[in-house]
Amino acid sequence: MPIQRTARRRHYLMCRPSHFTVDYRINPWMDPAKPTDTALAVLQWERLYALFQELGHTVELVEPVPGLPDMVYAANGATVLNGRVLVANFRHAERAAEAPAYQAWFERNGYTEVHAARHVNEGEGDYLVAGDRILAGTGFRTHRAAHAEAEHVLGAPVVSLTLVDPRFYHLDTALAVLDDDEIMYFPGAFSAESRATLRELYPDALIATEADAEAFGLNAVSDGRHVLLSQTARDLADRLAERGFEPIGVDLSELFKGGGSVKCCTLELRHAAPAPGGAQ
Ligand SMILES: NC(=[NH2+])NCCC[C@H](N)C(=O)O
Repeated sequence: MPIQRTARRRHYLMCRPSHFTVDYRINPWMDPAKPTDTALAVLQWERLYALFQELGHTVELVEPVPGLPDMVYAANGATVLNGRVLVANFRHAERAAEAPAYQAWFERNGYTEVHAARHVNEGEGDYLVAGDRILAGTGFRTHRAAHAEAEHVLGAPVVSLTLVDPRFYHLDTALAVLDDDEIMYFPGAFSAESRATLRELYPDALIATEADAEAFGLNAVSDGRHVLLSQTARDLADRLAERGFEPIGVDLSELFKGGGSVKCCTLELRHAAPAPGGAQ
């Protein structure tokens, strides 16, 4: 009998892909010569947006900015833990203007601890909160030196992991947090040293196949019970079900053309614990 999983209500930030297209190439999945269909991207994204709400989660929206086609990948905008916000500082000039747009959203929405980052970091693309720790990627986007800044600003210990395969340029394309102490990942995306670290920290992790990793199955969002992931990652969905999770396949084929899927579109807002007796 698989374990009974319980979902925890989440609070997310998303950005409608109203201006989505692929007109530059900053990862191997992007091909500006290949046509994109913005209306279809919006339709597929709307389904994901509705799904989160059907599952009882709250989703906030940040206004998409014309000329920033990658802004739909909201996970990259910041990392939020205990109400503290570490804003992204993008590696590529094409995305640089997204950082102030995300920063402004947090400032307008009552976040009092909003930090502009000194070091290059791409938000939850490379920082995944797993229980009390932050798993932090480096190698392609987020600089190694940024990890200490994240630890300091967000107030949680960071475990640095090195990515080595350009197809998996952000940590969230190679690893997903399923629950506070449970993860799934594709070992081939990591350096030998980082593979050893992951084996030691998570001996029971779900190991994904290369095919499912390539289908962006690891770019998934879990609420502790439901796992939303690319519908083409079939084997991964079966393995999740065996472990008592409820996999929910999502079709984001248009956003795949920019090099992202479910997790890339979803930034988790982790609030500070409410004051005793205070309202949440
Ligand atoms: N969290 C993610 N992995 N986001 C995907 C970002 C995709 C975007 N085109 C980039 O290369 O920056």
